[in-house]
Amino acid sequence: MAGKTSLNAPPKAAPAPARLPPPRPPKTAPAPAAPAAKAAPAPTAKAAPAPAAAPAPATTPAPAPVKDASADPLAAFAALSLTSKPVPTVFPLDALPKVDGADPASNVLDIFKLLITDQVVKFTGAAPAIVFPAVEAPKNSDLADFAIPTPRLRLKGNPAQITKDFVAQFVPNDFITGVVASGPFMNFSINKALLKTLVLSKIATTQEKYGINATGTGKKAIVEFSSPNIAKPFHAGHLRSTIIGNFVRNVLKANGWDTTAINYLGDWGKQYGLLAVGFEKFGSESELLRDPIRHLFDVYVQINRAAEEDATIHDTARTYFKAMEDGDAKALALWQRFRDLSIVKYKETYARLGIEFDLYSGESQVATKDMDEALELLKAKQLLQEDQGAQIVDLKKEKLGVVVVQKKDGTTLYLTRDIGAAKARKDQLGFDSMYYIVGSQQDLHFRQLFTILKKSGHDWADQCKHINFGMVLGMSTRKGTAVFLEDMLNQTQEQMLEVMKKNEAKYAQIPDPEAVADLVGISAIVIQDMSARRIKDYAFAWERMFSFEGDTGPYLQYAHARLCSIERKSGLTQIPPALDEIDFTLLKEPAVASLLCHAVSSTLDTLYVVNQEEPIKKARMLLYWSARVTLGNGLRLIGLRPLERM
Ligand SMILES: NC(=[NH2+])NCCC[C@H](N)C(=O)O
Repeated sequence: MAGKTSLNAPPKAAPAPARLPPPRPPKTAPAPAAPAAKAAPAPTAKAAPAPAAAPAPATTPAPAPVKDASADPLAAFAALSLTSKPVPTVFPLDALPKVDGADPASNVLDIFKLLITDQVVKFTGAAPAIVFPAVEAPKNSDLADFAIPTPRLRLKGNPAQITKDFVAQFVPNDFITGVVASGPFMNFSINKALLKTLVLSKIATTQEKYGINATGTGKKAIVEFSSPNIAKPFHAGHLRSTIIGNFVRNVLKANGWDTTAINYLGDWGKQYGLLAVGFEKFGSESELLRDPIRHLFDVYVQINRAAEEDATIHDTARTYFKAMEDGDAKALALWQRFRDLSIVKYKETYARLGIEFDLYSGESQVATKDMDEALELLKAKQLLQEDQGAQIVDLKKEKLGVVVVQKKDGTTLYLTRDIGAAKARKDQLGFDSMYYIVGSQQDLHFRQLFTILKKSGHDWADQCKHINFGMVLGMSTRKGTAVFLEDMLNQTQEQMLEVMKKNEAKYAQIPDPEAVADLVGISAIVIQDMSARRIKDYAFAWERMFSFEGDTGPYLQYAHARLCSIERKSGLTQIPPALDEIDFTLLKEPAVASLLCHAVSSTLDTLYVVNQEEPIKKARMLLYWSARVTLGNGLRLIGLRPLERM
């Protein structure tokens, strides 16, 4: 399977990392604080309306810049500066206001937002922490590039009037070219040509790190996901947990968090007593070694069937589980083998998805000591009550019912184990946030868990979050046999292969169609899942998710592969081309600005690289290479491996 795949782990390192040349003031140096220092605009042919970025006179406060809707800020800018090759200087980030959550060093847009914040803060006296989050990208980008709904600044006075007054004294700069008042909205326009240049330069210098930031540095998160049950089917809920959980972990990592991914297996409880009894009756050592997950499931099905006829089997199972809970070495040895062998197999399958856990934990791993301590704590807080020999906690006041935390035979429950596990994770691993990625069927369970933790006096209960999701409907395949993740992936791969074979000519060119089908098939599943609203149920649609049209996995992978092919055919020896060889003014077509995934194919059809003159070739190659890196980074964040050929 691995062999000839054209996996594209991190983007290929450029032969020579591009470096920004030293600042070249004043022509290109952004001078937001001193707008007058800017080069004078070259007169344009149709010079009627003043270009939005017209410099303010040096001394008198700037008049309200009149933003003429017909003035193309791009054209105005092209005539204004950056007319020759120079790459804009790195912006002096120190000059920007410091705001929590803003990371201008990683996010070019934050530079623009902070420059807006700066002026608004200076004029209104509102705190940067209030202003910055109020700078939003409006839904309709025709009206503004950024907007602030003035009421969000929580100022005394009439918002519309404040807006007007602000606009009247606003000073445009290289970045923020203008502002107009629209009722209580400040509508800002920004220098899009500069944005484009900065973004491309940023991508070229950060490559596979483009898009990440450091806002989570020094913080630690635990992400618990997938968490299937040994000897039971890996159902669609586990698949969603796996996909969403992996994404949550990746996003946290990309934001600088230190993460620990935990797979909390369902590997404890009376059913493992039943499984052990079943294995004595129906088990096969060789089958267990060959395919533990499947064999244990078969045994489990058989013993459940047998127990329907013979109820004493349940008593035997209960006794067996009690022996496990009491630490009986013999009872535990068998269970330990089931667990170990299953984990080996799980790891193989997760590897196919490109997922690795830092920790295989599970209900079995929760120490008796931790649960006892948790019960003691509840008792000390007078939250524990006895009910027919069982220990219960009354959560009726919280509208969460009454929950059993210890059965009358002294054994624990799912909830008890979660209470003990949470405390142990806090003590042993530590975290600032802990995420449980589990379907919304368990909403009540997690509310009960967090409430009990809180009532026990753990202030960190608020750091625990349940990320829930809806169900996947109708995931059964044509064969209807997908019980395990492995089956699901195999059948997806098979069907993807069939889709690919329909295009014979292309199929013949793919070096390792099976590996490609596996990766594209997985992309199809993951993207379908990601396109659905998280808390909503969605229907699994084989046909649609394999389509090469619309926002599907195959479509995204195809876009990536096409961009890779441009690089191969470009004839350029250095990719990305060195930044100081790029003439950014050559990237002026509207298609450049719209180059996001949707537009990849249409842009590729209009802006060629092959057979172009060298400067155009280089500028466009930088553009396409940047699109490829960005798309690849995005796919990796989602948990996919971008393909170079398909
Ligand atoms: N800490 C937790 N309870 N995590 C969720 C575990 C999910 C459980 N194994 C199930 O399949 O339903």
